[in-house]
Amino acid sequence: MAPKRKAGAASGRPSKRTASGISTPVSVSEDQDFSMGSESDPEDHDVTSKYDKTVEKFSIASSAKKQPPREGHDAASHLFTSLRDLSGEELKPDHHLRPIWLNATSGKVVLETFSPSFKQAQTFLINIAEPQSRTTHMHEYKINSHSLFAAVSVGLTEQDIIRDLELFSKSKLPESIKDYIHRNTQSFGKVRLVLKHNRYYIESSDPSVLQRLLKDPVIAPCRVEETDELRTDVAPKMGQLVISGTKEAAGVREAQAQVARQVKRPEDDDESDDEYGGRELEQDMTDLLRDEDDDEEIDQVHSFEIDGTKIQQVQERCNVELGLPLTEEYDFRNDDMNATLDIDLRPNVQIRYYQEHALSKMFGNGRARSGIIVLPCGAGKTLVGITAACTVKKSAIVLCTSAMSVVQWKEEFKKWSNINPDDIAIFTSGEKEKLNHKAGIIICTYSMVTQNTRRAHDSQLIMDFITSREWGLMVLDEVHVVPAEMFRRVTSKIKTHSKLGLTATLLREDDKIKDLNFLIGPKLYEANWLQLSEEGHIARVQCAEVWCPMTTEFYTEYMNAAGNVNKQFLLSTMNPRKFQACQFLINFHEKRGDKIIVFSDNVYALKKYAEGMTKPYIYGDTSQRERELVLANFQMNEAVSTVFLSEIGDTSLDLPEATCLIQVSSHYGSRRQEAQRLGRILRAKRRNDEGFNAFFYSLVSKDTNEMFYSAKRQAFLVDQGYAFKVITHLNGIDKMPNLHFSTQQERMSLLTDVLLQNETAGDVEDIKDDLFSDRNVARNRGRKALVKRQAGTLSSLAGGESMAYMEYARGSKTNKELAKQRNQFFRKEDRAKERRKKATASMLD
Ligand SMILES: Nc1ncnc2c1ncn2[C@@H]1O[C@H](COP(=O)(O)OP(=O)(O)OP(=O)(O)O)[C@@H](O)[C@H]1O
Repeated sequence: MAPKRKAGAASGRPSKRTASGISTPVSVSEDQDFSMGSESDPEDHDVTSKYDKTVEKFSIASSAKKQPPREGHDAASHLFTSLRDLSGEELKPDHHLRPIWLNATSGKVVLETFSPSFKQAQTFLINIAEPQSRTTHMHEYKINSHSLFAAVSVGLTEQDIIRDLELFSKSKLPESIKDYIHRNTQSFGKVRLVLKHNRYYIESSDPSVLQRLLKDPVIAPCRVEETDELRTDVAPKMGQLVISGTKEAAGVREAQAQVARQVKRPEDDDESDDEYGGRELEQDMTDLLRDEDDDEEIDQVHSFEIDGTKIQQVQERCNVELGLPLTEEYDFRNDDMNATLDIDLRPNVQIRYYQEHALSKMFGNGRARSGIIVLPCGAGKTLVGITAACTVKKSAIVLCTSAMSVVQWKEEFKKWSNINPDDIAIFTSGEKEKLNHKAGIIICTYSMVTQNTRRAHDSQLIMDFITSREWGLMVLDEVHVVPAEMFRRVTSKIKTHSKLGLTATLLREDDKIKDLNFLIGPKLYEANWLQLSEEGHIARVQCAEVWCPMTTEFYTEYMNAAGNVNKQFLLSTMNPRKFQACQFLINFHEKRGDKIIVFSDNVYALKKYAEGMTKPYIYGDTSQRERELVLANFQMNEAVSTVFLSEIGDTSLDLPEATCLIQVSSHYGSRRQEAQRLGRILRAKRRNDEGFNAFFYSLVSKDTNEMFYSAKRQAFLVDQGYAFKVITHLNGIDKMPNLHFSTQQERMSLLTDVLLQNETAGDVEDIKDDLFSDRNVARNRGRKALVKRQAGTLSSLAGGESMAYMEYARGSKTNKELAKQRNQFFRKEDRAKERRKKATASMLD
């Protein structure tokens, strides 16, 4: 079995992943190179070390028993003693039927995927715990206060959670876990943030909670009313589980049938009469699958009004500091104030079961809950957003990261729904459309609505329209890349009843992701990548890390450059053996009929590789026309099977022809970049061909820092169940004709060229990982940098977008001046570009 890789264990000892996804230590001699990455890593998922680390952070109860490793045993086996589970509790007699191991100290839950009740347990766990790792045989989840908040916000009660955990757990649920669940659920769902008649209210059925809030020094000044009295209204009755936008769609029936087919009762082969006997288990499983239709009717609700401009202060105070999260639910079916939008899914639309499932988390009680839905790249987040709009049937605002994305959303709305095209407007720097009817959909870029500077007249009119009215739904696309500060501006300016965040990787290296919890809402659903690929919704991918030994001369220089990160980076990227591996793999996959994308973050390397192999390449400076030409050829010309891309191609590139990725240089340890790059081949057109596999290779120079970063980068994908095969030798490479750098002279000449490069040649391309294409963004973000480069989406490479690469100079005052400066810059570059263009065009002929 190929080893699954990740950074070294926090203990400082190297580790490797087994098929079960549990890390076990390996000896240094067995896996020597892993020791490079063995420094303490906060993201490490090594089971044993993480238990130790989380003891202080996550103390369900200090009384929880913790088993010390037994002498003479490895670090993990004591966790799996025959009669006890991770919590130290005795196993139930029918534990083999129950799929969950629980650790009472850390909140970690290990789920066996081979258990007969795996599917039911997975459905339950996704609601109450954060998935940490989902490999073939074992899943790891973690119960924490956020996940319990999400559970309560999708309608589960403390009793539901405890009962079902008890049901699936191999041992009796420790009291400490019950206490923890009790403590963390009792305050959830107690207070709600409600928008009524364009004004915000804090609402609760328990007036004492509101009185407590009104004594809080942060919240009290946010109240707008003079009187001390609370408002009291009759509480609305909660509805049934219905996704009205989908109820007519054939896909819903299919999805329900599919879910029903998947749900199998655990084998009733254990007739024991104890309290967890087989029959009772079956009964409990049946209960588990019940509709959430037993919501209690609430007689009265109490509320007080708060200042709309201080919403975030109140949210942050309640969610983060008071542990009393504000839930946001929109009773859209009883909203008579806002006009109804005539929109439904087209009758032939088939919603996939996981899309349906995700939406049921949002609309499970007949209201629209705000929160985030996480689906892998290419799994169909757009349709989820559209179905949400069809369900709410009120005006909706969709926020995207680029102008091209805005256009794509508009097209998708027209494709999947029956909306009158006049009821969709787009608002970007290039297009400013108005809504003509009372209700409609407006799609815009984040940058357009968050711009702080003076706007053009037409733009200001639209902005006034957006901010002066109530919206039923706000869809926030790609929530993981948008800075939290931008969300703050969006959510404070636009009054919306519900928010839906969409993303593929709820990952940020800057640790800002937790802000999304109160700015948007809890994570409502996260799909299982491996499961979707097994089902053919996204492509199956073989991932491999190819270890390329450094040539002696390159390694000597690498060691001499200790402390000079850029130089070392360039030497390891330009390692001739890596170049050869890349050449070999391209040759191999082109012969198989694959279409290949080669990624290099470093522009010097990108050009050297691509020009050396006479392949087309695109990076930030490539002109729009040239991009179009290269991509069109890649898609349609059989003679062009490989394209080299810089970091600019990481996201939103929609090239379903691509079936193979090769990564020669990348952005240090970014897990998100790795996942996004993988996303480029997940939507491969050929994914449902029999036996089809896409390929993802990371070329790594052996015994260099690249090995450490590579392991870190893979952590997210390993946690999604992807196995990275390590290839130490490419069979047949030695016999390959025309292999570059096969003579000492060629290698020395390359080395001389690399050493002659100045420091900055070792930089990764300076393109920020946001995708904003409106020029306003640069100004919005301040002018700290003298020159700021900014990427457009790769979809912009396809030609629809006016901007993909811009430069802004500090101190420039007007757009005109900016344009002039850009023009001057580009004029200087023109001649050089013209030469490049001719070379590429002649190559493509
Ligand atoms: N239920 C469905 N039935 C048929 N096709 C679907 C369905 N859902 C999504 N698709 C198709 O899957 C493809 C990917 O969808 P979409 O672009 O929404 O993915 P995504 O999750 O937004 O991906 P990315 O994160 O890469 O942008 C599209 O071609 C879309 O039409």
